[in-house]
Amino acid sequence: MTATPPLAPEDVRKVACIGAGVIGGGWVAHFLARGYDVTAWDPADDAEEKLRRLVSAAWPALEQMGLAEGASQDRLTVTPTLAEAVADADFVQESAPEKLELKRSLLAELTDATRDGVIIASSTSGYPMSDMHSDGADNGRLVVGHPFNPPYLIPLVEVVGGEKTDRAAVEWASRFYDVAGKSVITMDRELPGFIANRLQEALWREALHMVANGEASVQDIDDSITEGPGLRWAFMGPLLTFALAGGEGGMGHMLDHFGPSLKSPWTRLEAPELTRELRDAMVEGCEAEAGERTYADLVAERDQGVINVLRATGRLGGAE
Ligand SMILES: NC(=O)C1=CN([C@@H]2O[C@H](COP(=O)(O)OP(=O)(O)OC[C@H]3O[C@@H](n4cnc5c(N)ncnc54)[C@H](O)[C@@H]3O)[C@@H](O)[C@H]2O)C=CC1
Ligand SMILES: C[N+](C)(C)CC(=O)CC(=O)[O-]
Repeated sequence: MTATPPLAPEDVRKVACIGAGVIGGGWVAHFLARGYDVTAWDPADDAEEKLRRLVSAAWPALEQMGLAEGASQDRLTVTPTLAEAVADADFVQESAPEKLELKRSLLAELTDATRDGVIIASSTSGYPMSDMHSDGADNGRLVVGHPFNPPYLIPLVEVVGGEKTDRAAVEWASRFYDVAGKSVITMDRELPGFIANRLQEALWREALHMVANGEASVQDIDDSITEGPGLRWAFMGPLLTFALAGGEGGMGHMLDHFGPSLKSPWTRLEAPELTRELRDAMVEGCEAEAGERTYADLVAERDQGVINVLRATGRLGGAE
């Protein structure tokens, strides 16, 4: 079926968030801060309490970023059923657990429970949309809208459709996210992991190999990024920064000079076995790195760090 959303992206007022954990809750905070009415549904017994706690912890950061006119935490309604959450929604963001079968049946249920044409986006971290389509669902209006944690601060969202998604639905979703204050990359084809997670996964695999082999500690690996390339990546991507590594000769000289080293055995991109030992080493390393800081302390530290970077790089007003 052709997706014909009832409203233009600019006219959306009501957003429904299905699944209200780390990411669903982050989306709720983002949409509230942008002045939308938000309904949320999550089957967990303590979901509402956790969600309201997440939103109120995020609010100081959102106030610093600048709230939209009329934005208020009071515009959040947590409903007892999925059907009530989405009945009047102009847009739906699904953020349920990363389990393929669950996503497939939930997305199909959402196409039944929403008004005709309403666009439904999945926050999936890596499933191609085509794998989440199902027989009998109104697949034309299902898209991936992959956010980054926390969605209320990190601007990027990757948008891509599947084989049965209407191109118009992808375009509508991209425009909607843009209006809602996100920075959008619209992909014209499916790629497992999309763009950013494909890159992050390469880094992640190498880090796991180094921890598994006792070659570097969790702390050293994190410092190697925050004290090194991470400082550049906040404002200039890894490719352009590497072009500068070629001096005035740019990427051409960089490739002629360092290209052959790509064949050297620096990487072991095959994923390591996630053994209990490796799991424990990662957990212990992160706990040691966190020290006395609680989860809430780390969230506040991260949020302030992102705001500082956005401000320092002129993306929040104020700094050049
Ligand atoms: N955690 C992260 O850094 C990121 C996660 N994502 C994606 O966001 C989605 C959600 O992940 P998280 O928020 O991290 O997980 P989470 O575990 O924090 O939250 C999942 C929530 O879904 C709820 N839930 C369980 N069954 C459900 C159902 N049938 N329908 C609706 N909700 C249900 C749970 O009660 C829980 O509150 C996943 O698809 C994940 O890949 C995307 C970007 C980043
Ligand atoms: C860990 N993760 C793969 C779920 C992360 C993401 O999908 C994006 C992010 O926030 O880095």
